Amino acid sequence: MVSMPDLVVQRLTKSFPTPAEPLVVLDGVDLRVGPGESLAVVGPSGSGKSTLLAILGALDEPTGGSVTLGGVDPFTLGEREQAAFRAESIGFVFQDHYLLPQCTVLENVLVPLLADGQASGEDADRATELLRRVGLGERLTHRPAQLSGGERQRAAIARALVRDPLLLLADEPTGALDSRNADAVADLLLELQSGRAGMLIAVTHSDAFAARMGRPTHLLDGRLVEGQSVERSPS
Ligand SMILES: Nc1ncnc2c1ncn2[C@@H]1O[C@H](COP(=O)(O)OP(=O)(O)OP(=O)(O)O)[C@@H](O)[C@H]1O
Repeated sequence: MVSMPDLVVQRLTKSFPTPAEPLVVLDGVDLRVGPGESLAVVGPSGSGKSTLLAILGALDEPTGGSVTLGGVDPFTLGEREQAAFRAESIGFVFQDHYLLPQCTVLENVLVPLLADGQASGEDADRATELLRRVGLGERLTHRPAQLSGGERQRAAIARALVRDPLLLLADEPTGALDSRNADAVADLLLELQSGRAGMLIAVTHSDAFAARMGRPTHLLDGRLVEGQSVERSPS
């Protein structure tokens, strides 16, 4: 029997209109990712890494090709169904934490659970346990402004994982941190991922972080190439 990977991307293209000819950013990306796998995407600035992640997260539509996550193509869904699918199946961590400043750390982590109505006591227990695992067990009632940059990013990771999404997408998760905090956040992401059945795809400029992920890939000329390093043309 052929096993069905949980993320399947086929001949994905994305171009943006410009006054001259369209800017082709993704030019036939093929990718299969299975349960529990973690994949890093590196590539030069402007190569389309964030564009790819936005499409995988159903935040932006492809120009052509297909994406299925757990057998579902989110771009065939209506707006409400797509939003519900995204809330349930996809977690996001960005370079900026996007925590709500007026809410406590615990409330921020509970936000994704509110899509299903009021958060239950069980939800609060799960959020608290996750915050403990990311080292913020003593910071539950702090506001984001009272946390360090590394702590805010750890809270954002807990928020992204609170629904144990099928796909966790991280766009430069360590990009805004100093090297010590960046290493700690990378360690944490990999540690949390190691116990998960869901997939992790992280965009990073850090070759060291990429090398520690299960599958390093490079985005080059609109395509995804597997492997830790690729031939660079001499400058
Ligand atoms: N909404 C948009 N409209 C027009 N062009 C866009 C849009 N979004 C991205 N682009 C262009 O697409 C290209 C790829 O951008 P993208 O942000 O995906 O690159 P990246 O690899 O993530 O870059 P970086 O490493 O600098 O963050 C860039 O040339 C960018 O200017």
